[in-house]
Amino acid sequence: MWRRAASLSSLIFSSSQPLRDQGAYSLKAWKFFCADSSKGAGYFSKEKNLFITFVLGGPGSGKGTQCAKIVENFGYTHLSAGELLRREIASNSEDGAMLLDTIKEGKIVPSEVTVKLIQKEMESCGNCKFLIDGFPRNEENRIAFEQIIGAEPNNVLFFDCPEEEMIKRVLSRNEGRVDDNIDTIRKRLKVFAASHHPVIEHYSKKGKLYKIDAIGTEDEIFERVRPVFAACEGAQ
Ligand SMILES: Nc1ncnc2c1ncn2[C@@H]1O[C@H](COP(=O)(O)OP(=O)(O)O)[C@@H](O)[C@H]1O
Ligand SMILES: Nc1ccn([C@H]2C[C@H](O)[C@@H](COP(=O)(O)OP(=O)(O)O)O2)c(=O)n1
Ligand SMILES: [Mg+2]
Repeated sequence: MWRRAASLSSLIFSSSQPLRDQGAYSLKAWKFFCADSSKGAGYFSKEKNLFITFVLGGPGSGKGTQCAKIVENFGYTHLSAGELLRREIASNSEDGAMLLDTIKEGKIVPSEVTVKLIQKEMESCGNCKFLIDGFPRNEENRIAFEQIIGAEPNNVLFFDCPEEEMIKRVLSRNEGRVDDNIDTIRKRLKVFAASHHPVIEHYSKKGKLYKIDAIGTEDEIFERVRPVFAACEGAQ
């Protein structure tokens, strides 16, 4: 465990906190909770019962791609904030038109809407290990999560990718998304540049941030991600 922590130090942004403090306690509590299926509603608001990783990075930085690999290798439940919003739009909900307009304009949806969708998924999920992808995108998102869910992430991954590469990837994503066009991506990159630093800084100061170089093949990048999760498994 301690040897692993040392080898991970290069991934951590100005972190002085030992890896043990970044999740081992919560993971122990998670094992206890998962063995005790009699716990009632609202369990998710008790931070010690959850193991949460936020997955951050600009549009096209590879968050979704790497989350799929983490799920496959480490058994997490993947909650993509963008995907939950797209599902909400597709379900013809009351908020649908506002959400679609916000996403087309490359802006961030009001935090309460997004956090409520995440909350619903967390409440209905039997697993306690969550990857929350594309969230929090700004300080408002971060604070709303803490207030509504009553929990903080154990770890935060940040995929660091140059803008030109993000543009190239988004424009060749080919998933039929309304925001995968050059106008929207330029707006999204401006919003990203203006809003992600305080969030990253916040988690960096708490020693929870792992900055991952997002350039390389998908497999090469996963080899940079793997030690973060392998260390958590090792702590069990
Ligand atoms: N390392 C990589 N190199 C090249 N293309 C990639 C890489 N990782 C992901 N992609 C592709 O780039 C696009 C954006 O990836 P995605 O995982 O959807 O990013 P995000 O969720 O951060 O927007 C997808 O088409 C994906 O297949
Ligand atoms: N926390 C979030 C996450 C996504 N959204 C909205 C705005 C984003 O541009 C879209 C798409 O998000 P998504 O995470 O799927 O996008 P990328 O995978 O980064 O390309 O959803 C949001 O408003 N708030
Ligand atoms: Mg994505």
